[in-house]
Amino acid sequence: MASPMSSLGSSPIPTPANEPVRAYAPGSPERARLEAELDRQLGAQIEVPLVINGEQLRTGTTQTMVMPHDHGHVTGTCHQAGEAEVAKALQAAKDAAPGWAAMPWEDRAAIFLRAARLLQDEFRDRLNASTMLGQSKTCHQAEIDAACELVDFFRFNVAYVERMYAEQPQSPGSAVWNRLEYRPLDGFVFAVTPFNFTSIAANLCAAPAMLGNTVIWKPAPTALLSSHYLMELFAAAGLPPGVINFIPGPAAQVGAQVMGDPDLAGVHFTGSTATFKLLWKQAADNLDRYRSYPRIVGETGGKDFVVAHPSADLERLAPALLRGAFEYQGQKCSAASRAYIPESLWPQLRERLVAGMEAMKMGDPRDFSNFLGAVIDDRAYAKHAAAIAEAKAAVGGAVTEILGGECDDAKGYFVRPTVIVTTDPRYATMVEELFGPILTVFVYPDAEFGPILETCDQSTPYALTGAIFAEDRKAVVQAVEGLRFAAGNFYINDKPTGAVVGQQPFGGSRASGTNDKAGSMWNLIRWASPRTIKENLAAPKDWRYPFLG
Ligand SMILES: NC(=O)c1ccc[n+]([C@@H]2O[C@H](COP(=O)([O-])OP(=O)(O)OC[C@H]3O[C@@H](n4cnc5c(N)ncnc54)[C@H](O)[C@@H]3O)[C@@H](O)[C@H]2O)c1
Ligand SMILES: N[C@@H](CCC=O)C(=O)O
Repeated sequence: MASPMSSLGSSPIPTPANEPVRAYAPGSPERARLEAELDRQLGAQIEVPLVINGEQLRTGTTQTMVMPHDHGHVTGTCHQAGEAEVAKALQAAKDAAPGWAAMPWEDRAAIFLRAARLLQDEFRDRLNASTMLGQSKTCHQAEIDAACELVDFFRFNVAYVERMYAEQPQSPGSAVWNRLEYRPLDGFVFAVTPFNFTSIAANLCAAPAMLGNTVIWKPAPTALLSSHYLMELFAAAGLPPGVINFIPGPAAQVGAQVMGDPDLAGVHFTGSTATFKLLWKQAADNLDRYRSYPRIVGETGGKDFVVAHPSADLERLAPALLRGAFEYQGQKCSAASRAYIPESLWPQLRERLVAGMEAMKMGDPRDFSNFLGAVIDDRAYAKHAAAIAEAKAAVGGAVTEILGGECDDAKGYFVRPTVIVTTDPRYATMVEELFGPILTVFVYPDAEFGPILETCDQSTPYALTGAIFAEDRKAVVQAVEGLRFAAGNFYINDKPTGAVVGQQPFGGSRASGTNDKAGSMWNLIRWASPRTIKENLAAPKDWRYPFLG
């Protein structure tokens, strides 16, 4: 496939394939290696520096890093950027831009393919362990995120960029040669990243960088351990200084300074809807200062649903709800958090949910028999505990019963898997995002499948993920049609989580984001500013039209 700016001829990118998920079975060598790395990081007391223009910087103003499942255990400290460091990072991104943009595509691609390869090998345990300790993921949840999804993001995105670059206009006849030059944006990109996926944090920086952009990265304050190892991975892969500048710091202050810079050319965000709207408003307020219109790409909150039809297969519905709602403590933007269940299925489903929830062990992810860890921090814990307390107070009113519901923050921020059963399809936890292990169920009369699809579509502002469970194909068709705009990722007889790069491009619309589909060409297109070049190989020598005689 042809590539622009090539100094090496035309060399196809190696064909990507999804990274196999390791099992970490008891006694396996991979488990022993991961356990050793967990022990190493636990005793390390790391000091995380800023990284600006490839140089580590320590400001002396630090944030303490703790583990959600053992908040008394400090894993280290992280230096915080102030105004001067943000200014320095902005300058570094601008200074590095021309050299990075001029680097031949094959060489940029090779850096990210090298990052993928390093992550498959020596960096895998480092990233998995830091994600387990810092973000309280089990080994499986860390593996599918920090290792597999990130390897996939690197390898598939490089292949998508190659396809995108190959997309060229026609040049009919022999007199013209038309070309599209895929320039980077005219300025830097601001990557603002969430706590819940290490792979998303890396990809929000790497995707614009692949296209030749330089990046300012503000990481989440609750994912600093893994963010630090990501910076080490980028450096080990040979990313030149200044391409990704790492500036942890106070969000509002760092955000306002970066958003006010005239050279801001793009925002690559994943996080809450509220923060994204704030960034968008800041962009609007600064519009007259900017040299160009910044590309604003954001994947945000959700109120992801499962609708079951009376024909649904209970054997598959129950595990889908248990895993879809409670894996990683419900802290996936895709997690099922509301379910519409026909009354004929509810008694049996309830039994299965109770059995599953009670069997789910919760605790420190270093104990590999745990299915769940803790929620991310005290704020999240307080929010979930308050929602459960309110629901308990509503029993006998809009709430019929609560399954689970125990909370305990003595050692870690632990919230047991909880199901709230409501008689009101617009009850608070049916419509508002909680981002925790809380599923709200509305039980509907079997005959009201049509109206329930409408309620599902209309009752929240979000449209991220959703699922229909039905064996009756007509019901599937009805749901696919009726819920067309209710979810950007729609699942038939499957849980609404677990999108795989290269298979289910991810993103939602309405209040859930700009739906630019992470891990696909659609996202990458946002980071290029194409220039059309027409070359006339036989320009006319006479200005007169032939018909003028
Ligand atoms: N749609 C998706 O693909 C997707 C994926 C993951 C997470 N999410 C969403 O993310 C949210 C959870 O993540 P979170 O708690 O990290 O979200 P958050 O909005 O609290 O934080 C996200 C990032 O924004 C930063 N931030 C906060 N205020 C800011 C400001 N004023 N200026 C600049 N930056 C600011 C934070 O420090 C963090 O780096 C949930 O709503 C979840 O649905 C969505
Ligand atoms: N891509 C992930 C969700 C990412 C958001 O947190 C999934 O499909 O479960």
